[in-house]
Amino acid sequence: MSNSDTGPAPGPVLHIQDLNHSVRDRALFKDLRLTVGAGESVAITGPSGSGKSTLLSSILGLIKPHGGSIRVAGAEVTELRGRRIAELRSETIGTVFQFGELLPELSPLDNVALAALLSRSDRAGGYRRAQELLDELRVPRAETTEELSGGEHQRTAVARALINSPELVLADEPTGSLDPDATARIADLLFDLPRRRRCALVLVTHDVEVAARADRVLRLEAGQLVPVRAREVAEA
Ligand SMILES: Nc1ncnc2c1ncn2[C@@H]1O[C@H](COP(=O)(O)OP(=O)(O)OP(=O)(O)O)[C@@H](O)[C@H]1O
Repeated sequence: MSNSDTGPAPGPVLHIQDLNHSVRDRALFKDLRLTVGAGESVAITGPSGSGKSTLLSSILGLIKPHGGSIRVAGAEVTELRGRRIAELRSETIGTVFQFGELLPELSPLDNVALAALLSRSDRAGGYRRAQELLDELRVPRAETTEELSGGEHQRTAVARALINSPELVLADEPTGSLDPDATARIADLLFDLPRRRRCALVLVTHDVEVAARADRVLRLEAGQLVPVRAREVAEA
């Protein structure tokens, strides 16, 4: 769990061991393993229905896998309950999904500041940091997020993911609803995060050009994460 008093926990940010999970008698994960360190990016590809989103949900503690261990910043996600898993999600993990999952009737500023306030930040400090992040990510001021372009919307989602300085950022098809220009800009932004903020990034995508920008590309097949070589990414 994030701990601003003592700094990040030693060891990998994400450490998954022997993960097993089945859906409707189909094994999605078979002794799956994954280790991601601070400052590292990993792209996960794989056929539709192979379990990529389920893997992210498991890391977030939204799904309880049938077996195995998932440690985020040293905390065993599979054993956390109630308030403790909510705290881990809000303080240690930032998420960016395909449609940003913002509250459409709120302004970009309110959307981002809300994530800080839910993590017990003081109101003035939360709003100040939210505006700084939105300025840094060049999101224009707006009454509601419905007024934003697709790219601006996703940059707001990235700002919201970053507001609590997470150690781990999970992105699920973050460019899936964007045109090629906006895709390239959001990919720039996301792959810059591990370098600039020393967080770990795990990004699920079908876009081979986006995936190829990660430090490592892994393909979820037959229940395990298999390394993909650079040439295979380009040819996929
Ligand atoms: N809540 C659920 N109840 C039952 N089955 C589910 C549930 N969520 C997902 N599944 C099934 O689990 C399998 C994996 O789904 P998941 O969404 O993780 O795949 P994915 O690799 O992310 O697919 P895509 O690339 O299409 O998004 C699918 O067969 C799906 O139908």
